[in-house]
Amino acid sequence: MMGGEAAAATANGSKAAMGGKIMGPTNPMVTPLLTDLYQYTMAYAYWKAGKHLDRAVFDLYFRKNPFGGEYTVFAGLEECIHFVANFKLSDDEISFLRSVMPTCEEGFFEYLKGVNCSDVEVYSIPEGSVVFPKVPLIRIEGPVAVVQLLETPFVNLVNYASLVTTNAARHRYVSGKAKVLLEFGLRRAQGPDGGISASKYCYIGGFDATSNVLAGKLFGIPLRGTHSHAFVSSYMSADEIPDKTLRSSDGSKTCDDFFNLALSWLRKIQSVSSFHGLFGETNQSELAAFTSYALAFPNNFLALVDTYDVMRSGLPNFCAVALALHSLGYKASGIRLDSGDLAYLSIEARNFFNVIEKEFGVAHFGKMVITASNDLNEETIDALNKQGHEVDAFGIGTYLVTCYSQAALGCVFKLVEINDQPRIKLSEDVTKVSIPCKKRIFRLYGKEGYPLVDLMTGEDEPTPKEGERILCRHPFVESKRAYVVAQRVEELLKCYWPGRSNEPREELPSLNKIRDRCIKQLEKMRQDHMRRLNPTPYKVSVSAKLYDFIHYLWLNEAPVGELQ
Ligand SMILES: Nc1ncnc2c1ncn2[C@@H]1O[C@H](COP(=O)(O)OP(=O)(O)OP(=O)(O)O)[C@@H](O)[C@H]1O
Ligand SMILES: O=P(O)(O)OC[C@H]1O[C@H](OP(=O)(O)OP(=O)(O)O)[C@H](O)[C@@H]1O
Ligand SMILES: O=C(O)c1cccnc1
Ligand SMILES: [Mg+2]
Repeated sequence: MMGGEAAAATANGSKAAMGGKIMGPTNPMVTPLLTDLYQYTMAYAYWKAGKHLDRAVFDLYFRKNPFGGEYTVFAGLEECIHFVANFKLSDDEISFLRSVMPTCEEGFFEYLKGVNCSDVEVYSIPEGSVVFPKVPLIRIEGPVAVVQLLETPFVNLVNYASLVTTNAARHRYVSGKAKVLLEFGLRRAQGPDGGISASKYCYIGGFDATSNVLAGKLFGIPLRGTHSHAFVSSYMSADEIPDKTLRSSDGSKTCDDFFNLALSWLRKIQSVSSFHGLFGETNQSELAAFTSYALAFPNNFLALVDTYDVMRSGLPNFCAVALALHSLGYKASGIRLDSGDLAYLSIEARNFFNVIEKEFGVAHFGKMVITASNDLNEETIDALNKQGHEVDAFGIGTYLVTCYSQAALGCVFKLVEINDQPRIKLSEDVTKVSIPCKKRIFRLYGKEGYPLVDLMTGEDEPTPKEGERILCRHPFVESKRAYVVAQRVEELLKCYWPGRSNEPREELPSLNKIRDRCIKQLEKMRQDHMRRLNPTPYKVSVSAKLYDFIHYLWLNEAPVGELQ
């Protein structure tokens, strides 16, 4: 489903980032028709009224952080820029539009033929940044008819991307820095695009690798995999292994029957006194499967140990094969647990490995990697942490990629200015009132280095200065305001698509740079904003001048009621 050009991208540097022609979006379905019909009917009505070239400014933002948290990670920008850079309707697409809009004049379709985004400006917060409600993530300026057509695809490209990146970041936060996080969600994702997007954005959010092979090819994300139940249960006996010979890792000797060697190690394990009563005879078909797999991957032996019984069969069988490998100079990698009490089983497995290390003098055997999977999510990982566990790596699928605990982020795209006239969208619900004007956004950092507040100002206001007392006001609640003395001021919106302006265009960073930004920014957040239970809201504010203007426009636009 992916474009050939996209296949050339790597996690370290996309073609676009290297300064060539900007490639198209990853998914070739992202075309000018991937929008809502009303964007085209609005475009027609603007055109009919001679208003289509009016210069409009729209903000893309969300209103509430997802997952009950107080932060969001912004993602999806690269795909938006790839879309804008290649926006052009084909003759075939125009014919289709003509067929679904039969009452529209031909002149409109002639106009559409010439439409591209050379006159559109896109300013954005860098992808991978930590962001907050109400703050424009992207500001798009251009001919109103064209920018309307961009609304739906932009919101589509940012919504899930930011949601799943945030979900991944939350899973990283609860797991801790030291754990390996593997994204296993492809089979459960919402279709192929959901799967590919999940792999890309979970990597940005701090996952280490994915099982999704196509994502590895498209984006250069590290690929990882373990071992399946089907492979284990497909074996009935060692007779199914045609060639049981294995050469030692240095090539100096050959073992003629590796299954027998594993069996002899199993006997030795059975005779370890501290294992007495723990297990008797293990499942021999499982031992056959492990042996067979070790013969295929002697340098990388990892086994799924829960097919029959972790403690009575999987673990001793794994250790028997691992010890046989070690006796031939190889080093086994570890196990995966996919059912049962993962805290208890991981601790028991670690004890088992430590006993083997001591009994047989095999260095580092106790450090065997324990991977856990099975419907994991933030809550289960938090529970495991509280109980204590010995898991080194988590494989997470369903809850991660489907964003099970919150289905959508709710990004919106609102008109804030047209022909230099600020516009506002009113609502009974104050959280839904839009913040008018073409704005600049600043992040103000305190003396401890943490971000304190995001400040929106009008475009023509002076840039807030470090060391100065800056009045920051809640956009809608009069009593909420504070003076902030910023140690550092960072302007957040940068020019990613300059249209006809002379502003230099920001380069699109590689996936690894986006990921680094995300990880570093999350590390720099104050911990009370990050905690899972009742986190402290981060302050989003407007300048005193913008506050006054919002409320002036609000009063101006809201009709005065009449009581009789
Ligand atoms: N120690 C633990 N504390 C809290 N939750 C756990 C713990 N160990 C496992 N879990 C979670 O409990 C759930 C167990 O699910 P379930 O009972 O369906 O699986 P199972 O019976 O262990 O395995 P399966 O049905 O796949 O054979 C999973 O979501 C898993 O992540
Ligand atoms: O549990 P998730 O977070 O979605 O992670 C991916 C799951 O996919 C695989 O098995 P699958 O679920 O297909 O079968 P199983 O549950 O019977 O093991 C794997 O064994 C994991 O359990
Ligand atoms: O490699 C694995 O163990 C894996 C990959 C995807 C889904 N479940 C497991
Ligand atoms: Mg499962």
